[in-house]
Amino acid sequence: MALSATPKTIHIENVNKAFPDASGTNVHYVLRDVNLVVQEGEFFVLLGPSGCGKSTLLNMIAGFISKTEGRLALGDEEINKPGSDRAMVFQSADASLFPWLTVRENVEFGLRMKKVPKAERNRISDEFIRLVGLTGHEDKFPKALSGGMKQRVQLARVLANDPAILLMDEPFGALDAMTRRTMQKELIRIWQQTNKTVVFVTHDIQEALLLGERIGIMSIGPNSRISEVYDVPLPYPRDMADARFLELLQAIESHFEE
Ligand SMILES: Nc1ncnc2c1ncn2[C@@H]1O[C@H](COP(=O)(O)OP(=O)(O)OP(=O)(O)O)[C@@H](O)[C@H]1O
Repeated sequence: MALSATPKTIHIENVNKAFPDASGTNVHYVLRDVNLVVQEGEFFVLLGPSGCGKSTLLNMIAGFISKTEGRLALGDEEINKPGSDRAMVFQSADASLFPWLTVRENVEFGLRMKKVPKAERNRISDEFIRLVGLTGHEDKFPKALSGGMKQRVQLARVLANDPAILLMDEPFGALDAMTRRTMQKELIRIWQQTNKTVVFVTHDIQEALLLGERIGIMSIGPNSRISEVYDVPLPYPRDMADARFLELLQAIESHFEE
């Protein structure tokens, strides 16, 4: 991976995030002194225990919520609002898909908003429906799809809008174990074919090791930060029985032992 900064390199420098406490009179710092650079095209995993602030950090990169202090930028551009260069993939496909639209209509939704002509919309939706393995299901409604298929639709819809950066918030967290494994493999294939930057949030160490080129370990909150970044120099698809995989698993597990 080239380490030169590009207009889509994500820069997070000394970023803090505080929320008001329940009384509303004080603030508590969820994130404190977070530093990270994610290169264009990289698959980066943010791994941490529940409540440490992973989603908060992802939402700040998305521009959905503001930082309290620090610098957050894409290349030279400060991040202070959402942009078409970033797209979020959520855990709940049900919450993100329109139940009254078919698979194709869901995938084409953003393109329709941008007034892309119908023939071009169809060409793009064909391409991404094929990429996520849903050819033949174009005219189905979300209620007729399994959880894994709905996540594929969500992914196809996001990819159809061609963002440079995919922000994925535990996207497979609600799937059964077998579907989850399939989706992990599929995501790697799709990432390799599209060259997107992926920032993927999980609290599952194995998932982090199956997916990430690098894994950022977030410390337990409050005042959570990225306490260590691991390189995972293993080829895809990753083999969970590989001695180097197990070595990294143990090393990362040690961060979360009491
Ligand atoms: N709008 C908000 N107002 C006040 N506190 C908030 C707000 N959003 C998040 N928090 C708090 O920030 C902390 C981090 O939440 P966040 O959802 O980012 O964690 P997470 O690591 O993604 O957790 P999980 O893995 O359980 O989804 C939590 O203590 C949460 O209660």
